[in-house]
Amino acid sequence: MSRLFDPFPLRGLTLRNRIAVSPMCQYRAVDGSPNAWHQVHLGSRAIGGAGLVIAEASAVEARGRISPGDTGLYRDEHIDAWAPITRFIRQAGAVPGIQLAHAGRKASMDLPWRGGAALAPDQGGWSPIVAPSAVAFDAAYKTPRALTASELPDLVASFALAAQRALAAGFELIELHGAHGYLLHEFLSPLSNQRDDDYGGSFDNRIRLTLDVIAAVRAVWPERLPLMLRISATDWLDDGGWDIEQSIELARRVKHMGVDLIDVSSGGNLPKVRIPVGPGYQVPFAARIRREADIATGAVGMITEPQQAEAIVASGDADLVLMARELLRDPYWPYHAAKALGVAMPVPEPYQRAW
Ligand SMILES: NC(=O)C1=CN(Cc2ccccc2)CCC1
Repeated sequence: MSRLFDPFPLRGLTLRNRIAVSPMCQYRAVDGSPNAWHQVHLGSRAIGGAGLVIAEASAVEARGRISPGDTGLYRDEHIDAWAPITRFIRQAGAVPGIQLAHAGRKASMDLPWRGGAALAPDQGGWSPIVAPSAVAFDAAYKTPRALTASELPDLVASFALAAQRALAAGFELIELHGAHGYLLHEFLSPLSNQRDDDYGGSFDNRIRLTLDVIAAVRAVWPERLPLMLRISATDWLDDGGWDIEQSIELARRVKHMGVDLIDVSSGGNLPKVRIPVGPGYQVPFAARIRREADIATGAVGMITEPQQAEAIVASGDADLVLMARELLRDPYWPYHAAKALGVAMPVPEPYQRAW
């Protein structure tokens, strides 16, 4: 028997297996609208057998994009652009999800293959770049403007409005982006959050914005649809940064607020920290959160082999495995994994002759 190919009940949905396409920025959007690239990129991975296909980090406001190529749900016209994509994913048997994001102090950057440098407004970028505090990510990034407490309700409302657009676009799962050094993570971590108001200092104050966003999104997101939260479990700093203990406590808090699964990544908030990257290097964090906060978790990070993915789920380290680059290399990885694990997995009729 394979645990990786067990169905996964999540609120009113059932994922056909434990394999998820991790949100991966494509930098191919124009003014936030997805296009044929996203249709084929995401559609082919739905055909490829993943149970959940999560569309890339999509900005809840224009200035919250990482780059000019980011998708968004900050305008109503984005709804019609996403609709054929979610329909196709669902018709292919996968659940269509989307990651709602705000890049915070990492916004307004050039495309990675164009160097990824900070973009000035006259180079296609924008300003202001906003963050919890006026602290740049590093010397190559612009110094952001600290958001005032009075601006935060509108920011929280932008997440809720984007969630309503996501529903209208046909998405059935939302993941909130609280990782990788973007806005919510910037509020969580004392390295980037140096505020002295109710949103900075203590743990309770630093998680406040994330909890506000969760409450606002859950209030508009249907009861029967799942809500996930991606976090960076640690800033990888021995002391002083965000760490796994705080992540476990955050997971305990959000479990009672209608978050169904914690998607456990790491890093992104410190430019030069050494991260022990390797196969499944973040799985131990997902395992600790799953056991100590008693909430479903997703494991992500250098998961490439069928037996590796199977062991993560079978051992109870995580409920879901999210794959990124391996699924860029091979959209049909789930079929190969099913064969390797001796599982009979249905293949779309037009493709059956090949398998
Ligand atoms: N939208 C994202 O979350 C992105 C994550 N990246 C990898 C990454 C992993 C871990 C920490 C930082 C960046 C690349 C850029 C886009």
